[in-house]
Amino acid sequence: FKLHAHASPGSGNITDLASAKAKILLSQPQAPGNASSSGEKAAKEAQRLRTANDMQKGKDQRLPANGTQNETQSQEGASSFGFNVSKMSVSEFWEPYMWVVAALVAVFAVSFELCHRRLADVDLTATPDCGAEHHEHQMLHLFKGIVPLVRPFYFGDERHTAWAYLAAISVLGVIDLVLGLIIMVWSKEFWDTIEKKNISRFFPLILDLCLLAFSKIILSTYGQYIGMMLSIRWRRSMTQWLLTKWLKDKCFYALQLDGKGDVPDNPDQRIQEDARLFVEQTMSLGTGFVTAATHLLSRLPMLLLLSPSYAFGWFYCPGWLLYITLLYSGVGAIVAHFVGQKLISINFGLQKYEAGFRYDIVQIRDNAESIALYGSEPCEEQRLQGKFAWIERVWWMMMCYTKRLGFFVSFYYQTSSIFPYLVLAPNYFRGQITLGTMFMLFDVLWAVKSGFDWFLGSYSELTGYRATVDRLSNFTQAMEKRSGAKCEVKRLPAGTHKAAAVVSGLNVQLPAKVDQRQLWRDANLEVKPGEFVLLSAPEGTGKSCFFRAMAGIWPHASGEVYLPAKTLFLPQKSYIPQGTLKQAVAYPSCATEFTDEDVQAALEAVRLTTLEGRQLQDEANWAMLLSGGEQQRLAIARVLLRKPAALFLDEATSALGAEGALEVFQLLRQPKSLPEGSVVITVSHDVELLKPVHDAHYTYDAESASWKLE
Ligand SMILES: Nc1ncnc2c1ncn2[C@@H]1O[C@H](COP(=O)(O)OP(=O)(O)OP(=O)(O)O)[C@@H](O)[C@H]1O
Repeated sequence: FKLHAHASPGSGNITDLASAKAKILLSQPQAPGNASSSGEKAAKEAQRLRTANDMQKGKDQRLPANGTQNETQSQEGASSFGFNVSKMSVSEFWEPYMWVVAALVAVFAVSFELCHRRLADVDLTATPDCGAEHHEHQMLHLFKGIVPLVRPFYFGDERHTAWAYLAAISVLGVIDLVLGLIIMVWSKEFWDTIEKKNISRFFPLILDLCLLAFSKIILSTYGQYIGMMLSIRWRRSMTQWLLTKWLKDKCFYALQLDGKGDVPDNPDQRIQEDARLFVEQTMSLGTGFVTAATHLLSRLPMLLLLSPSYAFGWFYCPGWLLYITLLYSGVGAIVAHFVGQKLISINFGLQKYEAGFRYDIVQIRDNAESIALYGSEPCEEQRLQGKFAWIERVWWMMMCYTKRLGFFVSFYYQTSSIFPYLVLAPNYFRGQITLGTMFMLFDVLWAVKSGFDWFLGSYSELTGYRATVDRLSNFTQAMEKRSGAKCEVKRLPAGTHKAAAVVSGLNVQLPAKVDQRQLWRDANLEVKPGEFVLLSAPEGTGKSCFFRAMAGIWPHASGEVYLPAKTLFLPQKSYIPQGTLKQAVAYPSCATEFTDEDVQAALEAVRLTTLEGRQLQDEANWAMLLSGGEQQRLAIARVLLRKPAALFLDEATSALGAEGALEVFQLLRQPKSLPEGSVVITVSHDVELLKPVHDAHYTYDAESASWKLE
């Protein structure tokens, strides 16, 4: 029963405490004449228990039947196997074998260490790259970066809700703590009652325990439930915060452009998994820390009050028990950090490889058709297995370091269990403390030490937490850096030019990390109202980058651009979200912005015959369902709905046949299709076909790296 954990040291079991107490009393020698009063008391207690024991034995002999029969039989049974358990002693029976057992264990450990890596079935000589991203290692920096991640929820718009939940959990925690203290007092009275055979007090005490247990059950269940409520609110707030940052100022695109080196990978994993892990781990570690701290604080005064004045019964040092506990736990924590700190980067690397592996699987799903047509399944399987092998390697690294940490933590806890006995035994044997005080001190010492040991006990979890905090911190910092770095292409305000669209002195480079090449140098372009302009250049010259720079999403560009407010850029392959047909056509606006009639009319105008008979509310993966040409027709339907004043088409009719492409331009030239004076700027390799349906044609001048009017 968990309640008993508060009542006894070490084992957390009331019966252990009683039996230990009885054993110590029985093993006491007769108190010498000059023994202290506590020694005499103990001797008397032992004598009383001995008598009770003898009486019980006599009773057993007189009454072999009834209740004691089974006990007698079981004792006989134990003897019949040649063992008399009650007479077994470590020195007589086990000591000779302990050396053998220890030697066998050592042989097992050495042989296991020598050969276990062969079972890995993967090449462990290759060292995994745990990422160039920054992650904290130093002990003092273990909690760095947590506050900026916690702040948006606890000090943002939802702060009242956040603190209300925290307050509720804290109140329940305090009540639980008080109940724990009451149970400590209860257990003392209970065992005194048992000892005095006070039957009249026994049942009221049992009733008290039932009431205490009832309160604890209710409080702990609701405490957990409110914790889960807080967890989902916090996660929602954090996800919202990360999504807003990521989508703001086209950050998601800018981060992808610099997709090399220390740029955070897999934003999907950071927003979904890392945010969830951060909330869960913060709550679990935070609860553990607060519990340890409150138990520590509640027991600390008792430790100082009960602590004997003489350290080890030898020299005067008030409060020495506290110092020695602090020293012991402090040394343990520092050693644990040095043994296990490598786990931080290993956890970091593992999360990185897991995310990469998942992304590769998603890529197969996204490119299912190509892979199926190529028949490249064996290649994909090999690639994925290769990726998984890296996960295995990092996992093996983690196993090795977890084993090292495990050795130390086991050693620490094994020695910890005898720590209270070792430090208090001298005082007890010198008669400076009574047995009762010693048992109470065990309890208090155990609680205080558990508080100090929170760091060491949670170290393994902390290394995973550190990796999560680093991944999220790097992600948020990278987003903040990107949103601060503005595109240097200046967008001129409305009314600056008589022309409908103007590009002046545009310079476009490739990212410095990738390539130093300058794609456009002082490029100019002027489009008069109502004009249709065709741009053509050999592939790879940078036409798409030119459009990106005009749209203000290419960060490595400078110059001036004048564009109407209502501008639409159509790439060769438009994104079609999964969902209703109406949403697919209305995109990038919301479906509710247009009437069904308007959407239907736009679909009819672009002659998407495949969709005839389909309801606008039908849901499907339209990108899979429609051919490349049909997808381009759907994109033109979007143009008819949005009616932009400037339309940029980057090979947006390339998948249509010659007839289809001409049909689209005829449609765009119709008076109702676009607002009056609208301009269309087309990038295409189909110069001969599209020249007649455009008013001007520009080609690429390789010498000046700019446009030249044909
Ligand atoms: N995100 C990027 N990072 C690095 N280099 C890029 C990036 N995007 C494009 N490039 C490079 O910039 C150059 C121009 O690319 P762009 O797509 O603008 O060419 P394009 O003229 O539109 O080609 P095409 O006619 O084949 O569509 C190419 O050499 C390409 O490799």
